[in-house]
Amino acid sequence: MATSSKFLLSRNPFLVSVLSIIIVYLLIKRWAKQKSSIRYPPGPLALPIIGHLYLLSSSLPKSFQALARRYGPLMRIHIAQSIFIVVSDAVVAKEVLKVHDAEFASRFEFGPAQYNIYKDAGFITGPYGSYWRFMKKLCMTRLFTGRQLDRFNHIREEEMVKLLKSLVKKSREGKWCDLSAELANLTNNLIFRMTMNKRFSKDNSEGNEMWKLVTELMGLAAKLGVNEVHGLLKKFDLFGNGKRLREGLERYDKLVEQIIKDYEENYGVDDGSGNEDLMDILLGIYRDKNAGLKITREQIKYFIFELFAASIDTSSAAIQWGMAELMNHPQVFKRLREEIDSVVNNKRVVKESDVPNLPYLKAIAKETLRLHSPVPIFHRECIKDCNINGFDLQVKDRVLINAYAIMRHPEAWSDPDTYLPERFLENSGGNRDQDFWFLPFGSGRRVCAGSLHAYLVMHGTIGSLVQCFDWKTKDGAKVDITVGSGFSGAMALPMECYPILRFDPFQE
Ligand code: HEM
Repeated sequence: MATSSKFLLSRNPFLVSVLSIIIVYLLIKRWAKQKSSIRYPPGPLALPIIGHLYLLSSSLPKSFQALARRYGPLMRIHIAQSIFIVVSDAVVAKEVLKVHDAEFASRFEFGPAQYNIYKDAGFITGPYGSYWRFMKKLCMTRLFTGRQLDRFNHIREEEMVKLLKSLVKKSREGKWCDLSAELANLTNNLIFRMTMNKRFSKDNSEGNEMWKLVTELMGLAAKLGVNEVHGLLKKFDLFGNGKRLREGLERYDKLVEQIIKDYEENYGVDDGSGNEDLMDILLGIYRDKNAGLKITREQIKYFIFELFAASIDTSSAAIQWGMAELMNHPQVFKRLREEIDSVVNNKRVVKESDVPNLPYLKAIAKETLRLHSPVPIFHRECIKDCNINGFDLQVKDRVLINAYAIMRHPEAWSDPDTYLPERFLENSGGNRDQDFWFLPFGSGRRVCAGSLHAYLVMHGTIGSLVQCFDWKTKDGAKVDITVGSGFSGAMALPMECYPILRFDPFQE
């Protein structure tokens, strides 16, 4: 029978064509039926080619917030050739980040993979999988635990002393400072020393070179990311940014390879510090034949790159925003200083161990992150079809969580755009860490691995800067709190101001 139908088909091209058409027709019908039964999240009318670009301003978090008021907490936005699903309230965020955490445990690749010499070695930017699971466990059980961060306490204290000494000097000379640059220098030194303390020199030349490279490469990647979003330009390296990105990564690779070689040559030599840094831990795993997973040299290098990218600008931006709001709200500044004075009484600089007794300082850190999260939007990828808030999300859907809109949502926050640290005090029902209305560090499996460190640095730095100095902007006006463009949560302009010495902790 099979032989006779084969014979029939091979002798009858007309029959073959008719059958093919019927099969294709049935397949299209089935696909169309499936498609029409999918319930997509709502969104505005998308124009050909540009999609919703005509509705977006230079600040994406703000534009999405405005659109969500019309289209709801789960909406579909077309930016040129790319489609994003945007989440804008805590109820939906909880569904994505908690109820369906496993389905959204991945991140979509955002930007120019074809120029990345470390392609497929990503952890923060990498997909959900065995490497990510291994590294996340390492972060949460060794690299950034409270115990490990305690071991780095002396680093934070030493770097704080350096910052304060430089500001005391400026103040005595009547000079202004670029506080943004001072803070970025602080957070860069901190992360460099946590990662590679053995390579730290007085001027941190390697750390500065690394940070400069990472900043330059992030900028290039962001520009290329825009091409990616526009889709049509993706294949062309019109302005040579792709080439520059690859060359920059190669320079970074050389630098970090030399550092790794030096670590390997000095393996087992006691440097007297008594403490392992993160590079020691990573190379220990690299050497360990029995480690749960074999990590590669490329993965270590890219992990350090990503760590610099994730931690330096975010932490410094958070402190900068905190200082800006304090300078613009003298009554909050005064209340914080009184709290600090009542605990340390100007006998010494405020320390991390004082923080449990400084609830207002903690509330200030949270309120700063609520209004000015350095990561106002974070992204995930759907890895399994699922239903969210009555709508269908499919594999490969790109999801953006608009933390900016969530943390300013009037349903959860009274007077949402006003800086009001009091709302986070315990007696105001202020502990909202388990609350999906407060998401500066994300939530779920991909939650930020460095939030503990970020809070330690925020508390220590803001506390000391308020205790030791009065602050005045260079032009005597209020601090300009305009936000950078695109996805950025950083301040658009550098903070140039005068530190006016009030308590000199170094005076004998
Ligand atoms: C104020 C400072 C910081 C803010 C606002 C911030 C915010 C975030 C956010 C929103 C995410 C994405 C979370 C999610 O998808 O649910 C993230 C991821 C991450 N952050 Fe931070 N971060 C900060 C500082 C740091 C620091 C200091 C470090 C390291 C020392 C760090 C390491 C990471 C890592 C490793 C991830 C990726 C986690 C993963 O994919 O599993 N962050 N951060």
